[in-house]
Amino acid sequence: MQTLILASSSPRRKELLESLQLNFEIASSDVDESYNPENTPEEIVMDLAERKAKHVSQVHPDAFVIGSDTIVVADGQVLGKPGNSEEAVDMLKLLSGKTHAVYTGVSIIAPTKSTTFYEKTDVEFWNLSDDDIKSYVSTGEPLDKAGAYGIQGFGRLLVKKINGDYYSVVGLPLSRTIRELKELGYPLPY
Ligand SMILES: Cc1cn([C@H]2C[C@H](O)[C@@H](COP(=O)(O)OP(=O)(O)OP(=O)(O)O)O2)c(=O)[nH]c1=O
Repeated sequence: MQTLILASSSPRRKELLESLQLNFEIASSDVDESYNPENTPEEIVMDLAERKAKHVSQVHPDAFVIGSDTIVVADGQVLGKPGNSEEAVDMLKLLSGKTHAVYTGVSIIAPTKSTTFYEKTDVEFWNLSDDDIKSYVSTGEPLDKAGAYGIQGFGRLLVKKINGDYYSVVGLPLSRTIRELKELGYPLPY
């Protein structure tokens, strides 16, 4: 039996993988999430995803380990998780009425090989009034999410259009991840 480990403390990533009825374990990977600001968004998310997967793989070398990272890029600015409500308001003001890109990097380390890839999804927001932003931030939803919103929650009300993988915005591009797992030799029930 091959062990599958999700190297993440994100409840969303756990729920997404659970939706596929796979047996897996969770190992949180407390890695340094700083990055070189000169790197491209795809380099940033792939590098962080790899760091998270490697951290856990070192302790579990016989397992298949999945690490993932999500950032939002708007007007050339990289947005991670807001530190507080004020930062969340600023991020949402920046996203209002525009299209931004959500990048999710995924790294899968298998016992003898590994792969790293990213997905980019474009998300267009409605024009948001200050009141819209204030009431959304007061739900508390933005604080632990890149770009200060969750498309899977009340944040869906901010979204006018998306182009790309919805699940990648939530934190894990599911179908691509499963295809890559299969490619690496993980025994899937489907
Ligand atoms: C844009 C967006 C992000 N997010 C979340 C996904 C990620 O959990 C989070 C971005 O932070 P990450 O640093 O990618 O992940 P994390 O710190 O939550 O978990 P870990 O590093 O342990 O894997 O933002 C949503 O849940 N919905 C959204 O619509």
